[in-house]
Amino acid sequence: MFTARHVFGAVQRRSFSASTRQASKVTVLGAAGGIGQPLSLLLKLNPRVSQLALYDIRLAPGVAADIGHINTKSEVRGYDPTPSGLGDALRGSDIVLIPAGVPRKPGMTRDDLFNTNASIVRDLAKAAAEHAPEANILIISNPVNSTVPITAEVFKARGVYNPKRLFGVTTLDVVRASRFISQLKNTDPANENITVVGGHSGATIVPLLSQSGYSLTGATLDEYVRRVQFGGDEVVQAKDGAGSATLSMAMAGARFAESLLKASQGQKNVIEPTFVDSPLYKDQGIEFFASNVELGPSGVEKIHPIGKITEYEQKLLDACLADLKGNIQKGVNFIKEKP
Ligand SMILES: NC(=O)c1ccc[n+]([C@@H]2O[C@H](COP(=O)([O-])OP(=O)(O)OC[C@H]3O[C@@H](n4cnc5c(N)ncnc54)[C@H](O)[C@@H]3O)[C@@H](O)[C@H]2O)c1
Ligand SMILES: O=C(O)C[C@H](O)C(=O)O
Repeated sequence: MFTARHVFGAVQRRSFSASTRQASKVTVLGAAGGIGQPLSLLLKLNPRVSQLALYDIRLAPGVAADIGHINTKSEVRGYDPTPSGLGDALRGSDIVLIPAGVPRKPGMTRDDLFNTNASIVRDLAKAAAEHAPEANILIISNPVNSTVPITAEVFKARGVYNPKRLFGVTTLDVVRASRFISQLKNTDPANENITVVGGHSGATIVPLLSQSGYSLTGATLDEYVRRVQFGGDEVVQAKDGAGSATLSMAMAGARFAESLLKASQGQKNVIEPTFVDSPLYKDQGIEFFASNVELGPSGVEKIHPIGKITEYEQKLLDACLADLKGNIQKGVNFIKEKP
């Protein structure tokens, strides 16, 4: 049987048994999509969630009716695709997850989604800035390297930007990096936690294997890094035109939301990799960067530095920074041109 126990693993299993929980409203924008539906399902299984608000331009009330029959305590509500429906879905929310937008088809890069998804994320960010300015905003819609800066600019324009509460969800890169190393080394992937930094597309995804004590070399290392950087393409090709990763992404998004809830409910040492407003490369004009981040009741508690890396990893990082700068600027320019 599929239960919260299977989804969240041993650590969370212990914390789930506590009898009291703070009320937490979680909103999913894009809840009827390939990611939105399984993500909403996993959130319904999470006892830390007390209210689940589902919004989409189609089918959200239907998904909510279905998920709402699951015998866990949280209240689930689906909202109509109207401005007031969106406002009601957002009002009072602690966490807003945004997987709204189109996915890739074979042959496309994530940046090819920019023209469609930039305006979808901009408009949802406007609504979030108005109705849930203090919520944690978790951006899943691609290209994450640009949609996160877009969201920041929207919040800044309305005077409600809090850099500690905006997150690009890069958890799937770490999930993949951990799974792929376990396949090479025949270890338990649940015990692997490979550091991945940078951004969320191709060369901007930088796994730092050396920090987990691994020293792959030659073609094995090249192939491993390539698989982590292009894991998304593996799924896009296998789905053959029907979309990109949805189920693994739902798991990764639910994991990140769970970590934020644990941290906001007082648990210490909750660390997740995420793409945030970061001081690490600001001197090079790079405002956002993914690295391990300690989460707390106010969102970002502490951004961990990169630490010691190998010469090989430094080269990957240099390539990442060059791409990332352009991706971020593209998002900022979009809001300047189409506020
Ligand atoms: N960050 C990551 O690691 C990661 C991983 C996988 C996918 N993604 C991205 O997530 C996005 C969604 O992927 P998917 O497979 O779920 O796509 P999908 O097409 O299956 O679902 C997207 C949903 O968004 C809804 N939507 C569109 N415009 C909307 C709006 N204005 N307001 C509310 N809802 C709206 C659609 O109706 C649809 O239900 C894509 O951009 C994809 O590239 C990111
Ligand atoms: O690859 C994609 O387009 C979706 C997502 O970003 C992923 O990493 O799976």
